[in-house]
Amino acid sequence: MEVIQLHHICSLHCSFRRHLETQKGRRHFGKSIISLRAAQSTEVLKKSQDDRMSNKTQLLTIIRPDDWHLHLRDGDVLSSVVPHSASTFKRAIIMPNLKPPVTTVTQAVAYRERILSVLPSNSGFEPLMTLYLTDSTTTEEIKLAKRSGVVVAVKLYPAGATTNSQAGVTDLFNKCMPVLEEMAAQGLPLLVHGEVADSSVDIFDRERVFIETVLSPLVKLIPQLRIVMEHITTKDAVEFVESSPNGSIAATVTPQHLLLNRNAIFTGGIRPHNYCLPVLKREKHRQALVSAVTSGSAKYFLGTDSAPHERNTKEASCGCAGIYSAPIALALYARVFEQAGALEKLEAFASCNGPDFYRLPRNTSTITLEKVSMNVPFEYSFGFGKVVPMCAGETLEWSIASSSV
Ligand SMILES: NC(=O)N[C@@H](CC(=O)O)C(=O)O
Ligand SMILES: [Zn+2]
Ligand SMILES: [Zn+2]
Repeated sequence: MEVIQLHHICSLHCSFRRHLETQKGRRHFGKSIISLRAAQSTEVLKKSQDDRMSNKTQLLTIIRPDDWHLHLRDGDVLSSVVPHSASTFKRAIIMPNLKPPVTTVTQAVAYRERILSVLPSNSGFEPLMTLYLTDSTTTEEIKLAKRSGVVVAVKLYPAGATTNSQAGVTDLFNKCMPVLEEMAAQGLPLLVHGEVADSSVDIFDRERVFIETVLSPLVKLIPQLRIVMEHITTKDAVEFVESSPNGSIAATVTPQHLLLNRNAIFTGGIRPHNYCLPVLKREKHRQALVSAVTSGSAKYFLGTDSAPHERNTKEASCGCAGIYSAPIALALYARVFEQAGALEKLEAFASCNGPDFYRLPRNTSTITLEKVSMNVPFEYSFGFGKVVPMCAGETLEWSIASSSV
């Protein structure tokens, strides 16, 4: 059996130890082995069967990844979706855009307890909580957040920009500066949904305009504030991140923005399950994102933005924004890195850059992917309704073989 191990030796220099184990012994693997391109699904199925019979399935072992941008919702939805994230990820940054939003430490602590109460037994999954920034968040709440040890970041939703953002910030520079200064002082990062909510700005330009009118001035006013640009979608965002000092601005990138361009919303008809915010962009932007995450830069890390919406609320005259990817996300990221011939960079993106930016330890457990095809269900039937995942009905090249807690 061929095994590709991509363990980081957790040193300052983050050096890789890469081995290919075969039944005959160890040898270094060549690029040809890890850059095999995805074949058509039937071929993949046949290939994986053949490989299994000849005992040559590729295995890829990495440090257990974390999801640095996740929506778990609450109530019935929570208990349905938590196992999907917990089976792949060790930790996740839990988004606070509930109804009502998680605006206080007390609410965040209670929400964390509800998440823990629905974890599968023997799960080592750790929810990392966030506060939802509003015009009336106080500096006292920020101090409490830091002291709690439960809240690790504060999330900015410009009011009206996305799902459940109605209670978000209406005027960052006039309403939130003392709070942002306190966050910088306390070392609490600001996570941003980086789009202006101004309906007069073209929807495809809202990220770029947010960078120009909000982010650029903000980093000049409070350079010590660490910021994560969540779910970046454009070359403009990559250029902004690249131009920032290391450790100050980072970005999460979703599987959909790495694999799909805006044509995917309109292939043969309207595709509501490919609709999320920020909306998918042109191919040149997708390519810039792939180059950024596979470059080896420590500024980018995994954040699925997995966002469950019940099927009927997406297949509607005014469908919700959000794509559900939790159960297949790691396989999708593996596809991105493999197609770019950069599988050896997946581990840093999925498992190292995030904790390093958040100043948290890297995980000590591992997960093993195998090059065995996986059929994505057409939908998940949960107690509260059906959810259609990203790539529903498609076949992916990688699946999860095993993980350690
Ligand atoms: N990404 C989305 O399209 N939707 C997210 C909200 C968000 O992350 O903007 C959701 O909560 O459904
Ligand atoms: Zn968002
Ligand atoms: Zn989100």
